[in-house]
Amino acid sequence: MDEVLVADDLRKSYGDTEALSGVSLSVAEGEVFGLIGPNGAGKTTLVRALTGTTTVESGMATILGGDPTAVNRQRLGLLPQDFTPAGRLTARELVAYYAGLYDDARSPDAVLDEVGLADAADTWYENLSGGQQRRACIALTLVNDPDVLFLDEPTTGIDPAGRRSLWSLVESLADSGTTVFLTSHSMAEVERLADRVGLLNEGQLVTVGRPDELVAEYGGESRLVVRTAGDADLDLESVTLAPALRTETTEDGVTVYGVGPREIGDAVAAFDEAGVVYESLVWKQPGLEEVYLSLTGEQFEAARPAAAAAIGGHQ
Ligand SMILES: Nc1ncnc2c1ncn2[C@@H]1O[C@H](COP(=O)(O)OP(=O)(O)OP(=O)(O)O)[C@@H](O)[C@H]1O
Repeated sequence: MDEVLVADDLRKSYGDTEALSGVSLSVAEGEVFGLIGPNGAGKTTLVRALTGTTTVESGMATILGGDPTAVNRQRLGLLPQDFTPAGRLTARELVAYYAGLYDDARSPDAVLDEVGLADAADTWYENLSGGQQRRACIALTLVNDPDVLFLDEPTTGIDPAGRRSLWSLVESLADSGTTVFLTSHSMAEVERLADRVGLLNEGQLVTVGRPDELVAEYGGESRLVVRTAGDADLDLESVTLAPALRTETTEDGVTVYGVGPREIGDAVAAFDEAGVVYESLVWKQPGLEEVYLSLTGEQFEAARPAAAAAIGGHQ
C-alpha cells in the first residue's frame, strides 16, 4: 500500500521549546491514523509540518509522495482545532463559497446532508449551535472530496448521537480510500476510528500501534472498582480474594486489579461475605485511556490512590 504521509526525523523548535524532537511515522493510503498526546505535545506542529504550513529545522516530510509545500491543495482537507468562518453566511452559502475555491467540488447540499445539516442549510453560521457549527466546518473540509483529510478535534461540542454519525462518516470516507489523520483528546473517538495510534509526548512519538496492541501492551489489567464512600473502616483483611489479585486502596474505596471477566462474581462475593458496604461496583477493561495515562505519566485526580496495599489475597 502506498505511503501517503511520511515524517522522517522531524525537528522543530520555537525558541527554547522543542515542539518536535525527531518524529518519524508513515501513514498508508486509506488508513485512519490517530494522534494523541497532552496539550503542548507537538501535535499541531506535526500536522503543520505534514501540510507544509510550517518549516522544520531538520528531517523530511512528504505528503502524497511530494514536498508538503508543493502538494496540490485540491487533494487535501484540513479541519483546524479553532476555525471560525464568516458568521453571516448560511451553512449552504458557506459550503458553496468553499466549493467555489476548487476546480472540482461536490454539491453543497450533498455535503451538508452528509454531516447532518440539511435542515439547517439556510441558517446563518452564527446562529447554528456549537455542535452544528462544528459540523459545518467539517462540511467545508469535505467539499473538495479530499484524498487526505486532517481532522483536529473534529467532534468537540457535538452531541453523542451526532458524534457517532460523524464517526460513521469518517469510517466510510476511509473505506472509500481517503487517508485520515485524526488528532483528538477523545480516547473513545480514537479507539473507535483509528487503525493505528501514535502517542506524542514532549515532541517525541512515544509509541505507535494498533489500538488493541497498545492496550494489550500498556493498558494494564482489568479491574474491579469498589466504591465504599463512608465506610472508613473498610477491613481488606477480611475480604478473601483470589491470591493472584492485587488491591489498591483509594480515597473512596478499593480497586482490585487482575479481575478477569470470569472472576467478577467471586470477587464481588468476597466483598459481600466480608460484609463490606459498597455504593457501587464497576468492572473496567483497560482501553486507550489507560495506555495514554500510563505512557504520559498523567493521572486523573480521582484515580490517585490514597494508599496502596498489595495484599495478594489471603493465604
Ligand atoms: N507559533 C508558536 N510560537 C511559539 N511556540 C509555539 C508555537 N506553536 C507552538 N508552540 C509551542 O510548541 C509546543 C507544541 O505546541 P503544539 O501546538 O504543537 O502542541 P499540541 O500538541 O497541538 O497542543 P494542544 O493539544 O494543546 O493543541 C508548545 O509548547 C507550544 O507552546
